[in-house]
Amino acid sequence: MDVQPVRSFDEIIKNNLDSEQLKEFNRIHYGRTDHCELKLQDSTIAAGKKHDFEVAAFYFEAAKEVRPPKIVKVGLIQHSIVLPTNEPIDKQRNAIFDKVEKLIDTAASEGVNILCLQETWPIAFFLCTGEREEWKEFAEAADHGPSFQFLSKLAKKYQMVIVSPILENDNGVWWNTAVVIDENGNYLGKHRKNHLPSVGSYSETGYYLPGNTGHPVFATKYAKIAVNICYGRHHALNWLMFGLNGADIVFNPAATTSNFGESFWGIEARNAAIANSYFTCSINRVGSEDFITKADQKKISRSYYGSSYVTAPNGHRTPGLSRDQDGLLIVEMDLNLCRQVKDHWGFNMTGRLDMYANELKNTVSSE
Ligand SMILES: NC(=O)NCCC(=O)O
Repeated sequence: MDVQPVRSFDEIIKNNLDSEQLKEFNRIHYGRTDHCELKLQDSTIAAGKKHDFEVAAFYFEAAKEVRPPKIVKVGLIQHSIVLPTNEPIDKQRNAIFDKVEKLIDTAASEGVNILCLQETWPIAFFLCTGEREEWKEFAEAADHGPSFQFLSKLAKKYQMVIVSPILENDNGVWWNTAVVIDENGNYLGKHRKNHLPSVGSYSETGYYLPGNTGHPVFATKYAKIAVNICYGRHHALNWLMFGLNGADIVFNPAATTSNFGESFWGIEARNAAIANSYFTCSINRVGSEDFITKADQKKISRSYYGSSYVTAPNGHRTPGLSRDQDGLLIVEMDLNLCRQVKDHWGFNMTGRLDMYANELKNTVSSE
């Protein structure tokens, strides 16, 4: 019997439980009630159909309290590449721009305030080929490269903060970088990936160095945000530092393939949201990418499994987008929930950071 490819974990659950069971599953496993789906405009549904992308929208509420609600709408985009990887690099990039523009237009029409794209979104992820020179045009300047210019216009047009994870070229030195563009289209800052994978077919250490930007939190118009790039999600202290530095929302743009840690995907960012009392937004690439290495004509193929999702600080999470289709996930959240969860569980009071600081210092000095 042929096993059908699985479109999403949530689809399996939905198709195999009756409505009462599904309600209980959502309550126990996701902390979700039936009432957290946001209604999409007809034009959004039509845009998704026309351009072949999925759109889903949810909200997370906070309790009423003395502070006014702090409502923010975030958008996560997962997308496949468009052209074969042997096409000229500027053509490949422009084709991705065309596709992503439609998704951003749709996000804007739904009132998204902060949008994040997947890891190295404007390029085919050639970092698995071991080749560099052949693909060097994909690397670009953080604050004036083609991606910045393209997104800056959209950010300004829609008063949207946009997080743009790219392959950065800084005077010939490459970094895996997330650029933050403010709602006026200006460059606000960047974060360079702290932890580089050297596992399985992931070997990025030959391309760039571990980031040198620490754990910046960007005070945008809408929220204090940070970016934990891909493999950094396996490091609990990476998540911790963004929280200690004041983030309300941490984005995790990723490029991670099927058959490789997929079972971690739904756990790590969700756990980080609970452990650090902030929202986490996980975005994975989607689709297949084939490369023929220039040196020895070897074929390298990769498939990414999408499944982007958002978790609130109380551990409640959205379903994932599909494993195989472009998609836009929209989530409205009340940032008051961060402080509410922290206070409710007494996380600040019971934290004991000084104890950890001492033990970490001793461990590091005895290494
Ligand atoms: N790009 C990247 O960091 N990939 C690592 C894959 C993973 O950690 O799942």
